[in-house]
Amino acid sequence: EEVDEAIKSAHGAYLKWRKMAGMERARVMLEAARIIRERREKIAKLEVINNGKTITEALVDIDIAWQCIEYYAGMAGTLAGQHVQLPGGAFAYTRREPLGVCVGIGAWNYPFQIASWKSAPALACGNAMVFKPSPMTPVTAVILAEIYKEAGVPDGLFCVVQGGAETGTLLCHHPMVAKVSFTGSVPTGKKVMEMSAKGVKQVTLELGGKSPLLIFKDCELENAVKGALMANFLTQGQVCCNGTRVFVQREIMPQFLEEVVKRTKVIPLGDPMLDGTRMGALISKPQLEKVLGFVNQAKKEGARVLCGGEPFVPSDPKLKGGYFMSPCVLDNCRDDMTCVKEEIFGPVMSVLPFDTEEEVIRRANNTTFGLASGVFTRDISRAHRVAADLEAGTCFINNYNISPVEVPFGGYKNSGFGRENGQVTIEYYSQLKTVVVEMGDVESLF
Ligand SMILES: NC(=O)C1=CN([C@@H]2O[C@H](COP(=O)(O)OP(=O)(O)OC[C@H]3O[C@@H](n4cnc5c(N)ncnc54)[C@H](O)[C@@H]3O)[C@@H](O)[C@H]2O)C=CC1
Repeated sequence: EEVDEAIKSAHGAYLKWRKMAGMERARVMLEAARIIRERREKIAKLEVINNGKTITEALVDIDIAWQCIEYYAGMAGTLAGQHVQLPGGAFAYTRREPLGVCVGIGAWNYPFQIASWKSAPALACGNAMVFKPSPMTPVTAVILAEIYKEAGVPDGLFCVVQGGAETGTLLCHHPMVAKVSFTGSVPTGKKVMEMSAKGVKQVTLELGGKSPLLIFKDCELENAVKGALMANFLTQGQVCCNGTRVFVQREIMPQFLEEVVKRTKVIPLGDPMLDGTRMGALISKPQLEKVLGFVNQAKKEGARVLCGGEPFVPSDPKLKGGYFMSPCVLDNCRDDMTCVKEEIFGPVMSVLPFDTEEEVIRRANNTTFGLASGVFTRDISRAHRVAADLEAGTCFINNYNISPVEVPFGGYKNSGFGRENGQVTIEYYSQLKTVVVEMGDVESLF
C-alpha cells in the first residue's frame, strides 16, 4: 500500500512538474543544492551515523551530491529538440520529454550521494522519482526528500519508501513506473532487469566491479602508491569502482610493496566522527565476517598478508561494538585466487606482479566485470594506448577514484549499463517525441 501510495503521489506531482519550463525546474533545484551546501556538516554527520564512513569522506560525498544537483539544474533549461525540414514545406520537430515516474534503488555505501545522482538528472528532465535506500542506511535519503520539498518541488515529486528486497520487487513490478535505476550487486541487478523487462521498463544498472590498476615501472612511484591507496581504502573498501587488483611491474614490486604497506599500516582507524580518522567501520557484522572470510580464504590459497586483515577493537569503550577491521595488503596473489576474482567489498588490496604491457592488459581484461580501471605511467603514449585497451567504463590515468559530476560514470560487461553523471545521462531520463507537421493537402493512397 505504501509503495502504491508513493508511486501515485509521485505521478500526481510529475503531471505538474513536467509542465514547468526547464528554467523553472532549474531554480527549484538550485535552491535544493543551496540548502544542502548550507547544511553540509549536519547532513555529513547523519551520513556517518547512517553508514560508518569517516566525517572527512562524508563531507566530500555531500559536496558531490549538491554539485550534481547544481550541474543538472544547469542542464534543465538546455533540453531541446531539433527542427527538420521536409518536402513541400512540411517539417518535423522533436521534443525531449520526461519518462514519468522513475524508481531509484540504492546501495548502502554512498546513501545520500546515490539518491542525488539518480534524482538530479531525473528531476531536471521533468520526471518524478520514488527512491528506496538500502535498509542498512535508511536515514539520509529522507533528508534529501525534505530538502527538495523545502526548495519547492511539488509534494510527492521525490518520495522515499523504505524496505529491502520485497519493497524493491514491488517497485520494479509497479505498472505506473517507467524506469528503474539501480545501484548494488550483480545478482540483484539481474533480478531488477528481469522484473523491469516484464513491464518493458527502461533500466540503468550500476553494479559491482573488480577493477584493475596497472602500475608500470616508469611511473612516479609516490603518486602510484597514493593512487593504490585511493583505489582500495575509501569507505572501508566498500566502493564499487575500487581498483582491487593492483598489477605492479616486477622491477618496482619491492619498492612499491614497502611503501604501500608502510602507508597502509598508519591509516588512522577508529571513531569516524573525528577529523583525523581516515577509516571508519564496515556496514554490518555479516559484511565484516564476509570480508575477513575472503582474507582467510586468500591465505589458504597461498596469498601472504603483508598487513592488516584483522578485526580491530578501538580503545574508546563507546566504539567497542563497531565492525572495524585493519586495512589489508595481500602479496603472492595469482589470477585464479578467490580474492583476485571476486568482489570483496572491504579494505583488501590484492597485489599481482606483471612483466609486459600486452600480458597485463590481457590479465586485466580477464574478468566478467568492467566498471573502472587505472594506469600509472609517465609514458604518454602508453597511457592512452592502455586506456583504449582496457574493457571498463572508466579509466583513470595517474590518479584513481575521483568522481567529477561532469563526466559519465558506469560499467561495461557485468558491471552494468546506462550512465550516471555527465551530459549523456539526460538521454537515460528522457525520451524523444517526433512531431510531423503537414503544410499542404494529404496525398492519400486511398
Ligand atoms: N557495486 C556496488 O556498488 C555494490 C555492491 N554491493 C555488493 O553486494 C553485496 C550485498 O550487499 P546488498 O546491500 O545486500 O546488495 P544488494 O544488491 O542486494 O542491494 C542493493 C539494493 O537493492 C535492494 N534489493 C535487494 N533485493 C532486491 C530485489 N529482489 N529487488 C529489488 N531490489 C532489491 C536492496 O534493498 C538495496 O536497496 C555486498 O557485499 C557487495 O559485495 C553492495 C552494494 C553496492
